[in-house]
Amino acid sequence: MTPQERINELTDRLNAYNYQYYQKSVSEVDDFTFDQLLAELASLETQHPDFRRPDSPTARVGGTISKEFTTVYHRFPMLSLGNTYSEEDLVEFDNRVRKGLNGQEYEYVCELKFDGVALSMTYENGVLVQGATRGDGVRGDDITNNIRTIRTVPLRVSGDHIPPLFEVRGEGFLPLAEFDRINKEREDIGEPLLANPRNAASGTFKQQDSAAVAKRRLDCYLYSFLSNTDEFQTHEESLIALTTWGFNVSQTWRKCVDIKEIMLFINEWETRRFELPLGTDGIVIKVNRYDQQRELGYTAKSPRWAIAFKYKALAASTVLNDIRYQVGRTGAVTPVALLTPVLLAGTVVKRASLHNANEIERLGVMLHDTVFVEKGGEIIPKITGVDTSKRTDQSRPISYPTTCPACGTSLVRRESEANFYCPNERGCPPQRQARFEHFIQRRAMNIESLGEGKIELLIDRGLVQTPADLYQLTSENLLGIEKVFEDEETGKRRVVSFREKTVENILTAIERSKAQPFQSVLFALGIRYVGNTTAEKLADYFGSMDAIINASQEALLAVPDTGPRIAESVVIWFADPENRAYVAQLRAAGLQFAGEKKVVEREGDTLEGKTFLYSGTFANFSREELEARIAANGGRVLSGISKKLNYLIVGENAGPSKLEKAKKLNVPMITEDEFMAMLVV
Ligand SMILES: NC(=O)c1ccc[n+]([C@@H]2O[C@H](COP(=O)([O-])OP(=O)(O)OC[C@H]3O[C@@H](n4cnc5c(N)ncnc54)[C@H](O)[C@@H]3O)[C@@H](O)[C@H]2O)c1
Ligand SMILES: [Zn+2]
Repeated sequence: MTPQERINELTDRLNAYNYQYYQKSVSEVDDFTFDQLLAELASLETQHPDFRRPDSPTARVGGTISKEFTTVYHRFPMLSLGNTYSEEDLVEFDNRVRKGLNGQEYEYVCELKFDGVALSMTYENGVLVQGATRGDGVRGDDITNNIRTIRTVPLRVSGDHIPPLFEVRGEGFLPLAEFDRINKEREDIGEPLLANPRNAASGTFKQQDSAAVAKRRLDCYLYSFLSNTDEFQTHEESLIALTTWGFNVSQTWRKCVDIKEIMLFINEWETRRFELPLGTDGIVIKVNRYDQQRELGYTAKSPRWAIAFKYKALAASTVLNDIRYQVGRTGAVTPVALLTPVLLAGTVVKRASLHNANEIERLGVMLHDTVFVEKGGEIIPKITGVDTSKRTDQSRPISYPTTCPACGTSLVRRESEANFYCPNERGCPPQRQARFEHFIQRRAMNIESLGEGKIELLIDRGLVQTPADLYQLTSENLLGIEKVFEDEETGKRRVVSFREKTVENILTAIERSKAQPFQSVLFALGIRYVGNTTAEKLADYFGSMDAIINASQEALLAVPDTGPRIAESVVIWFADPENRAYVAQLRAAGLQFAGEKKVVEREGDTLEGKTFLYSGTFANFSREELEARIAANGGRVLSGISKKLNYLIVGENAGPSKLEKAKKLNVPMITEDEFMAMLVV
């Protein structure tokens, strides 16, 4: 391949990776590989500047804007950071800084490099007025509503010396615990799992529905302050001020005077970073004084006064002794590698994830092989490769089981899924156990006092077959039963026993669960793809279990956000006679099978495309009724007066300021009677 061909190939490939990464929130290669390819391209371009393409990723910020959001221009460009993986490069960076500053004294601030999505927030008179993505560095997407869902981003700040207009920047991220919670929930209802916290955060910020965004508890650490006035002399001062103004600044930063101190910081955080609540992939080193930052300036892509030192994913090598196959709630069988214990990032690793059969094949791994284990942003380490040079005649091929390790049923592979499943949903012990755990969780029937081995014990004693049997339990059944559990790994014993107080608590919780709202009951059934949100939407739309049982696939498709996959799953579930019997048993137990129907039936379309706002009180409607009638006839209620508003409905005692504003903007004002006349065709 000629250098020109290689330049072309790398340019195309890296642009394609960037597109996947920034637009689709998918990593097609790991970051280290990406960075190596980019460095290769940069060096080829230096040797052969004539072949450098105008769309080269070496000179541009990787992202772009998307059509779904309003485009906003950044007051100050939002750039990338140069990066390095070695101490030598850092020394070189420091030399460049020293030269650039012509013998002035200087110092650095080191921060963790948070692995999420760059965000920019603009405040006017202390109020958050705009939140945007980095986009291509010059323009980004206006995602203000999504950013407003982050609880730690203040909507308003007050305090001394807050400039009237300023911008803060930070990294929006999904905390690891939240990432785990979401994936548990997705596993619970049979949704594919999110790949990693950074891509999950990026995908979440791009959603259109900010209510859905709010359900994922995103967070944001701030790391920079920008304004046109000289508020601060140094980056350090601004970090301190941001903290006192109530912004969320990670207190992990440190001032360092030279490379030696920087290296201490880097080495300290190489393992400590795993104690943090989010994924990090390195350290950012910034020149502290703003005047010196200005003096050093920028390249087209990044500041010359800062650099990112990236950690190579921490790896260790150890022996794969055995594989245990775990059966999850949905019956998915996942292989877990049992390893000779090895120290990695400060913790002893004994197990690693192997994902599925494809992964085992891809790695070509055999039993008793020496393997590489890595810890990335995720909590469970994974096997990333095999050291074939250490392969001995002890190595044995891995034969993936064809029957369920828990119940012996033949495994099946569903179309387009990488996992094998045990289809014995009701009889397979872990699946049955998981079905109970799903049923008792807080957002379902909320009988969490049954956790920690108690269900196992009830199943073990034959007291319950399905969760519906819980409603038949009496204190006579329960009092005095006990079981000793032994932890396979530690050998520790734990006794679960039903004493008087425990029994009383459990029975009260079971009784109380009968008052759980209909949507929780629907969620508790554990229908594939019917998570909490879907259950709520179905409950609101249909209002009762019977309406859902009798709903056709087409009827289900009319529910907001319900696609064919969910509709089909619901129909199949309710068609099953055993499920019907189960539902009947729950009905007999007295659970809530109906709720308030919150979706108005369409009355007509005379208000189609028109927007309304109202003020005051009305003779014929309550506020709720008025809003319902507007929606039922195709209109929309806006939250405030603007030029976009079509009508202001004026009632008794309407607010004078609203009337005045409507007058100023020439918004037509109508009476209650005029509104009612509009409803008649
Ligand atoms: N795997 C893939 O397919 C793929 C594709 C594209 C990019 N990438 C990765 O993304 C990198 C390029 O992304 P980039 O341009 O955003 O550069 P970057 O992520 O290396 O560095 C810039 C970003 O760091 C973030 N950051 C985190 N903590 C910070 C702090 N304390 N101070 C300042 N900034 C901080 C900011 O969001 C900033 O925009 C690549 O080097 C690669 O590792 C991977
Ligand atoms: Zn099974």
